[in-house]
Amino acid sequence: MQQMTEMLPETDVLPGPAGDCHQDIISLEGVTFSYQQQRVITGLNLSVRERDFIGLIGSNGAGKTTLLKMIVGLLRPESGVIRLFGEPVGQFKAWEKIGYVPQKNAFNPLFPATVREVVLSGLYGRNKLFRRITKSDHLKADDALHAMKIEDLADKRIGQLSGGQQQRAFLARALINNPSLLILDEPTVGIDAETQESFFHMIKHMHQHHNITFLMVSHDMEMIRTYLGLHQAAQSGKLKFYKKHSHDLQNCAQDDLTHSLRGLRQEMDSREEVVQVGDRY
Ligand SMILES: Nc1ncnc2c1ncn2[C@@H]1O[C@H](COP(=O)(O)OP(=O)(O)OP(=O)(O)O)[C@@H](O)[C@H]1O
Repeated sequence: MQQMTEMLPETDVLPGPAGDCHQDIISLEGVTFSYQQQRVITGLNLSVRERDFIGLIGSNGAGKTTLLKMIVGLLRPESGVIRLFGEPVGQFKAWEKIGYVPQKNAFNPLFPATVREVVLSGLYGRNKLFRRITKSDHLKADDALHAMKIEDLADKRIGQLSGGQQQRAFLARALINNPSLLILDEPTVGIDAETQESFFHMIKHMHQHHNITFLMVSHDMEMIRTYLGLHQAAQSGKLKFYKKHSHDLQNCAQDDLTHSLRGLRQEMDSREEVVQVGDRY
């Protein structure tokens, strides 16, 4: 495969198209971060617009997870500003707008949570750990489970699922709040090639047909470039950014287009290609 560094422009900014009416979902201005004496990210500028799909690639230790942790407010930059949906991350409260799928975790088969409980936990948010689960919560979980075609696994222990099924459960958990932004941290590590392809097919569909912005860390350059069709790369230090805007939904006049879990569920149901992909799990 061609060396990616040869292709990357000397910039660390990902501007939106001229005249783009879509809002900034994530913006970083001059963000620098160090662990003790080790500088990991230096003066990073980044603009992720509504309906962008950003692929983030970098060698081990490049700072990918550190960047995601800063974006979701778990780490504070040494300098610079991070905004989510236009608000400084320290003041941001609408966390339900953001779905997060972590790196694959190997669950002990005896881990006590069921798939439904894992999916419902996506509703709890940062300050609502002990909220009562209502009937409407269960309906949202039903929609998320159905959209990911794992409703038949709802009562199984998460640790007893295959890697691909677990990833679907985590995607359902991330989707239960109807997020505007999905952040995926190497979502297919340790998953076989066929299941990876199904997973990417599903998120590609979600990006093309629904108003969801993606930021995804991946090691899979082939998937990023050929399959997802990301391009217009930029680079900052060892971090490399690939990008695509969702053209299906580019017309701003269509901004009221269905953006709901139920809409996604219906759309998934009506598309044979996606049904076939689901059947492969
Ligand atoms: N909590 C920590 N304390 C000190 N150094 C850390 C800490 N977490 C990460 N680092 C260091 O910061 C650098 C970036 O780490 P990070 O986890 O962000 O990289 P990454 O690009 O996600 O790597 P990988 O592909 O291996 O997951 C590495 O050199 C790592 O050793």
